[in-house]
Amino acid sequence: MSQAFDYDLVIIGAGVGGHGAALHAVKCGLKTAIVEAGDMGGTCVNRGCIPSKALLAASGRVREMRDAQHLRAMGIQVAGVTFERNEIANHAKNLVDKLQADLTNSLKRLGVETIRGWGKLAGSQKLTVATAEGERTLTARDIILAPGSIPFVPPGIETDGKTVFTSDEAIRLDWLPDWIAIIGSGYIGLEFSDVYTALGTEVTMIEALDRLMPTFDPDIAKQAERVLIQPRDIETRVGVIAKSVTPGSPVVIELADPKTKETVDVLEVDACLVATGRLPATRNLGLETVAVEADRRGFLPVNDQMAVLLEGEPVPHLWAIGDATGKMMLAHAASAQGVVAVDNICQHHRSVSYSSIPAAAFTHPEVSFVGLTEPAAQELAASQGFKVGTVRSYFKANSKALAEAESEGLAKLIYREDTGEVLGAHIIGLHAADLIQEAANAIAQKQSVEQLAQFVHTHPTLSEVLDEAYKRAVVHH
Ligand SMILES: Cc1cc2nc3c(=O)[nH]c(=O)nc-3n(C[C@H](O)[C@H](O)[C@H](O)COP(=O)(O)OP(=O)(O)OC[C@H]3O[C@@H](n4cnc5c(N)ncnc54)[C@H](O)[C@@H]3O)c2cc1C
Ligand SMILES: NC(=O)c1ccc[n+]([C@@H]2O[C@H](COP(=O)([O-])OP(=O)(O)OC[C@H]3O[C@@H](n4cnc5c(N)ncnc54)[C@H](O)[C@@H]3O)[C@@H](O)[C@H]2O)c1
Repeated sequence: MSQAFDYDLVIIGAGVGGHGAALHAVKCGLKTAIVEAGDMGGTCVNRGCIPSKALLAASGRVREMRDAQHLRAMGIQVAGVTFERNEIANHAKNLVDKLQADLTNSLKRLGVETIRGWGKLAGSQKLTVATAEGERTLTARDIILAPGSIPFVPPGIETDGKTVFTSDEAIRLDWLPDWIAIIGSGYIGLEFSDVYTALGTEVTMIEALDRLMPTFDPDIAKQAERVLIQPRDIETRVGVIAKSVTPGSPVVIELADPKTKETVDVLEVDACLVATGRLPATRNLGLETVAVEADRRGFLPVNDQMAVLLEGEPVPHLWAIGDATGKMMLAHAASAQGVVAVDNICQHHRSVSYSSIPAAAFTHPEVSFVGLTEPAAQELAASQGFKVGTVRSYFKANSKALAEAESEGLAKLIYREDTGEVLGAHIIGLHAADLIQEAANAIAQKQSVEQLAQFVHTHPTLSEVLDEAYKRAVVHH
């Protein structure tokens, strides 16, 4: 421990990113404190990953048990499936309480000091915390900023938290409207449309860009639309923006052309979920005391070692991780960044490699990917002078998926034709979120389709969908 500072490391923000960094800092022998103004565990534990997955798990069961045709195919009949909305909401809340307590205790057990209050930089290696007992000034050899993000509500949209709300409120499942408009077809829009339709709510999905799920690989987005949207009670409005949303009963939504801003339609619905992305929580962080400026959208500029940048150069002893860096707004990315920041603080020099960090939407069935989409791979290939290979394999040819009577879905593998190196993998189908890990590890280790095709996969398992894709790639290679 250094003598000149109160702490070796102070982390602002006890979300998944800050927590991951704190645990690693202890392993590294750093005297560490973490500063949190809101709920311990941040977005993921309290308003994000964890409660949304609990809602998806419960509502997914309802969907499955109400799917008479699917059950009949396996010789099962279930009559009169009912559910209690508030009990489903409680399942999510109880899980949040448990994980929040586990996270808080893990910090205590490891000797990380938790300081409750708003943290702000106060110059180099110095910060203040506005605690309930007054302002504290702390010095630290290194500081990690992990303030996370908050929902983005576009101008013209008014929220009241009851009829027009963001995921912060949707996660509580306070009520089930008959008809809800969901603005945005990204992760939150998709996952909540899965929850709502399973529980009997009609959905209108509004997407500003000219196709649904614009960040997914185009083939996967097409298949996702076929499986997750078309057969369900979901109407889609693509290529229009919600110009204004007025809360009330009904909620009034003015839809407009994104270019001309002219109104093209007016919807009257019972509720509206605004799922149009998230903004970095980087205001009032004291950045000016170290002359650092957030970018135009408020994200903290960082390099791959997670050092904060000032005019392109690392600011000594100042690091930033998680959603506030805008690299990949995912919980596991935030904690991976935290571990890399701490490693660099401890002189174990490392960088984050984003190309092997997977992502998933936990719909039924799930959608997952890692690495490049096909258009992005083609762009890279054109600039570097190699050819891109792609292959698909299908769940309907997989024995385990057939046994489960859930054989919709496909895996798409993208690789370099010259070296066989995997550049991207995209899966939609049963347990896609778990299946993607194998491809993520393959990308991290720069493995080729030839090497991967030699690994033996358990039979019969869903993992054979990727096995089949590797083997097809070798034939085509
Ligand atoms: C509905 C929803 C579902 C999601 N599902 C998934 C999922 O399934 N998988 C996944 O990987 N990701 C998911 N995410 C994204 C995930 O929640 C975030 O990527 C993750 O929480 C980012 O972690 P973080 O540590 O950067 O920030 P946060 O979790 O936002 O934590 C930041 C913390 O810092 C605190 N803070 C901010 N400023 C200060 C300050 N000045 N002083 C003191 N404290 C401060 C905040 O109160 C907050 O607690 C989901 C998000 C949402 C909204
Ligand atoms: N399973 C997961 O990992 C998971 C789940 C939920 C959230 N998250 C994270 O949370 C973040 C936020 O999720 P999100 O779904 O809000 O954002 P997103 O960026 O994934 O999707 C937002 C969508 O809204 C559209 N949009 C924006 N403004 C619009 C407007 N005015 N009218 C109509 N459409 C508009 C965008 O084109 C985009 O398709 C994501 O970046 C994601 O990383 C992850």
